[in-house]
Amino acid sequence: MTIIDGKKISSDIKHELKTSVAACKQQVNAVPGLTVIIVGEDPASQVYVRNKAKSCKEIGMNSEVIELPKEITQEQLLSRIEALNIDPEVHGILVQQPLPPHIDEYAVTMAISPSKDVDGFHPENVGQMVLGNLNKCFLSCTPYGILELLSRYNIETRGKHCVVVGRSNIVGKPMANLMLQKLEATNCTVTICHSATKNMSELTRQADILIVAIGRANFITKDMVKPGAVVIDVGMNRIEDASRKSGYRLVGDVDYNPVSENASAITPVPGGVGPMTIAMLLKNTLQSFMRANSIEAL
Ligand SMILES: Nc1nc(=O)c2c([nH]1)NC[C@@H]1CN(c3ccc(C(=O)N[C@@H](CCC(=O)O)C(=O)O)cc3)C=[N+]21
Repeated sequence: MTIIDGKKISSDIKHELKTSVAACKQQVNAVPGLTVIIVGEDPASQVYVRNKAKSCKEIGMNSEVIELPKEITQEQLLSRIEALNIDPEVHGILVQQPLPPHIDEYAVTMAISPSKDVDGFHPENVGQMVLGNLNKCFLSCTPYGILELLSRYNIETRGKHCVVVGRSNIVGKPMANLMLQKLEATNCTVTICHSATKNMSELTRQADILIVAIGRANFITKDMVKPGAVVIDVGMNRIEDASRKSGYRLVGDVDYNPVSENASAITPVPGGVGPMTIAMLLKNTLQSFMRANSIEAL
């Protein structure tokens, strides 16, 4: 059984990116810049945002965090985004979700220039991804990170049955779409399961590759997993744990210990998919910079 070490792979990718950023600097005397906007004071979001900024600095990219009060109007937020859209030093714009209820997430997604949408959430990027024009879009960071894990662990995917559990716009839908594309780490037969799926375990048990992103702690139990399956856990659930200083611990959507007895490979939480999301965000920001500066290759 292989434990898929997302932390290690993300660190490898960050080292590669650091070299690329230095090469960019040599060529055009500038470095990529990522701006993250966070609205309000959700402590979990603040942790992610700080991690993103720290990772940027590690690889020599510029990063700016804009903290806005939760009372900000949608109009004010959109005008901040418009200013970033035309700022030549900003190559990536990320507005941390979730947003307060009075702000329409769709309006915010639409406001970000597709050429700086390093989350890959804008319909132009989603559409190009669906069409398979992967050189014309930004891939959503979590699915992109999962492709990287499958590829760097040399996991055979061609012709395999991939079952995706979850249909969110940011993970389930793009993930399923990518897995059926004609790529090295994809080319699967794909099934998508969700809350209205009947007899879900009958379907998950057929999976050679099982990717789970539903946000329910320990939802996937051992009996739902075929012996030998590759299990990718996108879940990030905080559950109470009085023995921890923080009072909580992070668990995935997969009941890790029992399921790992069936799996041939599995991602842990933490240390699996999460760190890859950040690595691919940085990779997208570098990509944006290279397109803006007409750098073909490094
Ligand atoms: N516009 C937008 N884009 C996002 O990409 C986005 C977002 N909003 N809102 C929140 C989610 C969540 N997300 C994570 C990224 C990394 C870890 C990560 O690095 N996790 C570590 C552990 C972190 C911990 O210990 O809390 C791990 O799994 O090992 C987790 C979660 C990005 N998100």
